[in-house]
Amino acid sequence: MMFRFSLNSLTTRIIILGTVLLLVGALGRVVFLTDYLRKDVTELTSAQLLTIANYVAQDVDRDIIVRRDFLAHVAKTFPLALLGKPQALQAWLGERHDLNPLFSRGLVVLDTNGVVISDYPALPERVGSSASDRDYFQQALRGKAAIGQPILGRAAGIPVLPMAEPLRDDTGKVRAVLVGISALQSANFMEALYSTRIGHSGGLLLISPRHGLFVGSSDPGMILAKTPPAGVNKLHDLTMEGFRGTGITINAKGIEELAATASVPSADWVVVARLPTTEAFTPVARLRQFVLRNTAIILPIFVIFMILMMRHLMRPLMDTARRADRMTLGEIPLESLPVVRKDEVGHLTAAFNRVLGKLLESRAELTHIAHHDLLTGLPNRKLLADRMKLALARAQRSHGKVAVLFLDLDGFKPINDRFGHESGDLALCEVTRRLTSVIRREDTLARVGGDEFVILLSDLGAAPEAAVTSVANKCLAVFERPFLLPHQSCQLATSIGIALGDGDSDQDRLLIAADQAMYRAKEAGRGRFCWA
Ligand SMILES: Nc1nc2c(ncn2[C@@H]2O[C@H](COP(=O)(O)OP(=O)(O)OP(=O)(O)O)[C@@H](O)[C@H]2O)c(=O)[nH]1
Repeated sequence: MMFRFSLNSLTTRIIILGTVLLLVGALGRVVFLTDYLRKDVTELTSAQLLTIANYVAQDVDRDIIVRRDFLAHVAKTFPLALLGKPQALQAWLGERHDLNPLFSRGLVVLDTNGVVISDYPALPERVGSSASDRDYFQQALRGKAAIGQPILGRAAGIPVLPMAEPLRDDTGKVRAVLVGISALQSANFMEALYSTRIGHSGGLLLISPRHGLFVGSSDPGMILAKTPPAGVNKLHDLTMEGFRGTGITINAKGIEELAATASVPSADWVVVARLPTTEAFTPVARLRQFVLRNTAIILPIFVIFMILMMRHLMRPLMDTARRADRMTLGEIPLESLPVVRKDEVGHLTAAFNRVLGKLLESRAELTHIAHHDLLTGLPNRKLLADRMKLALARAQRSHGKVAVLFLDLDGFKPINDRFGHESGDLALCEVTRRLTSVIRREDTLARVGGDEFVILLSDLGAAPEAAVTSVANKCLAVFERPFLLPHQSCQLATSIGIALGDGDSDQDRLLIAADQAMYRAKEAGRGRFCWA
């Protein structure tokens, strides 16, 4: 059975339905799985980013606190008497710095006008320069320790973080300001910020919301750059307003990213850990590709499998339909089909066989009705003609004889008239029973008219006249006994015309001859037989 594409075919429809279901299932899996995994990956990655942000924030905080405490300790032990002795002051600073070199760009002492009076290590043109405009100086002059705005250092031209501590006399008056300067990208400062990697395209940012600056970044080009203005990056805006946590946002470059923020309390800074979603959701994209690629591979295999399976399942059905077609065209006889399987097709075939059985029964019944007399059940004129044809053919082969006895009842009409039609019917049935008893099984008794019967005697051997005469006499004899009808009994007789023929005889002529002989018997006085 070849597969032909036709929308009217059950096979095609089932294959289309299966294919659509497979595609819908695959797309559903892609959509729901992607959504589900995106949420999962978002949660997991956000948690990881938050952990990294917290870790880096703590590292930065620790570095700031260590430097702040060191500066406070140095300030506490600062000998004010050295303020007028620059060289001795520089040596004193050098001892402290060498002992604990936390500030990579050194220690500096400013007078109350903000002018550098000593530094260690000594940098060209640092002594004598003024820092009076710097926020850390202003704040230290007011008596408070300060973490200044990260700036591009005047001396070396690199990004630095200045931290200041007021130097007071016994009365508490600020006499000078001690400043520690750290290069933002020095080896022992904020190491976690620069050594931590987040995927291939992610990174870390250290922001000073107060100054609107990037203090540190995995991308060195961003250090000391201004943070984006409000409205560009929603999560950044929230972070600047104090939000700490995780979120998904579009950054200033238009890239969607997952981000987590953590505070650096000592400096009032924020660490941001971020990862573009294209990288974070790589497993999701790969899974989606995997499902789609798999579907593309499975689909043709599925269609081929469905075609083969449907061919296998539908074969008995198609065979049944084909054989039924041939039966209706008359190419093969009407007969039961084999029930191959015990499935729906087998059920249908069995049902078809039952319908066919009924049809054959009805046909046999119709054939019987068409060839028999309804009242007596005897062969009618049509079946008699068939039997005569066969008998004559046989006679021709065997050079034998056939005889036709044409019987017409005598005095039948009065029975009808006197006792009614039903009694007449009963009499006809009784005549049939009695005539049947006098002929051989292979002979034929037919009813050819109201009260007319024909007996066909075939395969008559030697002396056929004697045999026929014997039968005719027996026929006359069966009428000698009265016919018992309901509440009545009556007498009947018959007149018989006999025609004898052989293989060359014409069957119609034989019948006519017998019929005419029967009339002669009637004319001769009834209740007798005459030869044609
Ligand atoms: N009850 C019954 N009567 C039938 C049937 N067929 C025909 N007849 C009747 O049979 C009768 C036949 O007519 P006739 O042959 O003239 O009757 P008959 O009295 O035998 O006359 P003869 O042959 O001259 O002796 C008619 O009255 C028909 O109505 C039948 O099936 N049943």
